[in-house]
Amino acid sequence: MSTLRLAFDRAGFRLDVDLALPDRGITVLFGPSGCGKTTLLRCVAGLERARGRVEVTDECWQDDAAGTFLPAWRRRVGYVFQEASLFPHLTVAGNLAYARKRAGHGAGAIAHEQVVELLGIAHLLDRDPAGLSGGERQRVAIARALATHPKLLLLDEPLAAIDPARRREVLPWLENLRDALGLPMLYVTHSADEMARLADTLVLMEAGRAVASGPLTEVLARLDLPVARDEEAGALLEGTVAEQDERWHLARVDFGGGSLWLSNDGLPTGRRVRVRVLARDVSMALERPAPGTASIQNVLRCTVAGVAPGSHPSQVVVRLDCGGHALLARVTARAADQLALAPGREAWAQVKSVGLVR
Ligand SMILES: Nc1ncnc2c1ncn2[C@@H]1O[C@H](COP(=O)(O)OP(=O)(O)OP(=O)(O)O)[C@@H](O)[C@H]1O
Repeated sequence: MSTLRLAFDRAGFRLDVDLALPDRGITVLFGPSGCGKTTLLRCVAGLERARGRVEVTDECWQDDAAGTFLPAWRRRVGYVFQEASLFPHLTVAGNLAYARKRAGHGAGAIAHEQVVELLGIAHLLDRDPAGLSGGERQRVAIARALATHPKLLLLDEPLAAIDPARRREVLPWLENLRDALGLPMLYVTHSADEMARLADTLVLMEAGRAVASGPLTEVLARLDLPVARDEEAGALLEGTVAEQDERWHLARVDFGGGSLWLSNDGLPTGRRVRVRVLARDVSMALERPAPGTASIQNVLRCTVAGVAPGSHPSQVVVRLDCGGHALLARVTARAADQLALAPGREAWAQVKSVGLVR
């Protein structure tokens, strides 16, 4: 576990967070502009003098109670910004060598070859930064941050300056890193797509505070948060491709609480996938439609776990428990009343559409 207990004041703004984050995986910081995401990263890196305590895996970087405050240069943190600031007079290899030299050869260094391979930049090593595409530049910037053998990687909207059409190309490289290195990453983004695809842990921030934090699937399915009333509200499910229907170009994903069919563009059987089910694509029924009587292909047995107001008085958002997995459904308040949807009620969720996240 890492502990980030930080308070920081500047004119008109106060950051006040107390987070316990897992040592593995990607923690996404998500929230509106100005809520303090960058400030939080800067405090963790020691670039701002916040009050509190920062403990990253087994290292204590700050503990006011003990009078400990490691300056930024002594914190083993890799920082990747929106715009990669590579040295223009050095090649890609030169940039990486410079970072390695500055970091020295401490314990836990990630091998240069491994970083180059994980980010797919071997063919770029002799190039000058000026000739790289935005995505390539960011991959090099991440490699450079890793060359300092950090305990924690901070990424502040690393894809925001890349042409939107090409952002998705960088995501698999980030997933490679997450899976291969087990290095904790704190990742700031405004993009719901990036969040859904990358986050293991989600921290929702608002006005300097963390209003929710926890495993991504749990936070997204909470009814007490504004995200549940968002137009794009929905649950994420992780499962395994279990069957292909080649005739109809569909794949079946089993997720423990049941299975869902989705459009198949070549997903191999056995692949672990993450799918998104938007609340607006889920309707409710008290009985299972007889086979061949409804167009909906995905029908799941579930129990109502909670009901909360929607974004309009005519609507409610229903949280469903589906074999221990959460789903959200957005239905009219009248339908919820007619079906007596209340905690404990057994029902069927009819899922109109399932989106593949990864
Ligand atoms: N150098 C600075 N001087 C004064 N105020 C600042 C400075 N940097 C940020 N702020 C203010 O501190 C608050 C938090 O800013 P911060 O950049 O941390 O938010 P953010 O969530 O990262 O925003 P964004 O998503 O737009 O990058 C905002 O009110 C911002 O205007």
